[in-house]
Amino acid sequence: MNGKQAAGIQAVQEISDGMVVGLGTGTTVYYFLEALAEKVKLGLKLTGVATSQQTVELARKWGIPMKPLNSVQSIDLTIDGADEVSPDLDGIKGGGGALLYEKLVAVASKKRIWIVDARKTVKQLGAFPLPVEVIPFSWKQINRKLENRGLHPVLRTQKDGSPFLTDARHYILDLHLNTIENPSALANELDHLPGLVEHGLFLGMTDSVIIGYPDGHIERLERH
Ligand SMILES: O=C(CO)[C@H](O)[C@H](O)COP(=O)(O)O
Repeated sequence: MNGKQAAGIQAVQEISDGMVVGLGTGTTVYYFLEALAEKVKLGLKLTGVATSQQTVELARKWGIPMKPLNSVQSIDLTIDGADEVSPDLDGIKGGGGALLYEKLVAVASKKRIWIVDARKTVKQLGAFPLPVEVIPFSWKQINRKLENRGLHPVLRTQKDGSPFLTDARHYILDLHLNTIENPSALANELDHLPGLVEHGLFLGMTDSVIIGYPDGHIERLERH
């Protein structure tokens, strides 16, 4: 057992028959999907909405029924991971590159829960590089603007040095900030940069966080 596994397994308790469930992305969500698939085998009925191709493939392999976001009216509950979580339950997401679809699924969800291991909880956001998803056509222009703003962008690349491509075929610039003094001001600024499709600041976008510890126990934080 590790913290990610403890959180992932715990989150399955939240799923009941007939729900439309947003399925996040990443190594913590992997454990959630694995445990969810066991329940599906035992007869649990649900419709999953995946946030990435990686999750589509896992869900298919494990027999979790799925529909695309456009084929559901709304999502009852989304279970997703996070890269950093602050005490007021704001977060950075997108370490796995799925931030755009994760945000679209999050805003379509009536309830959202993040599952993280204890290392993801921080006093202040920003030590984890903040991903921003950009249009390849103008990525150098955007990169220059972000550099000029002192936001230290670095193009995310694959092992062979070519740019990492998101499921929507965009690039990612990771902003190396160390700390983010004012997350909502930064989010607002990034929201208004043409060609910057989405950023990994998820502010006020989860209702609860399940934190898993290496000894298998969990802690739960709620937005009040
Ligand atoms: O935002 C994400 C992917 O875009 C993930 O939720 C985040 O990176 C956490 O991943 P992991 O559970 O593997 O640590």
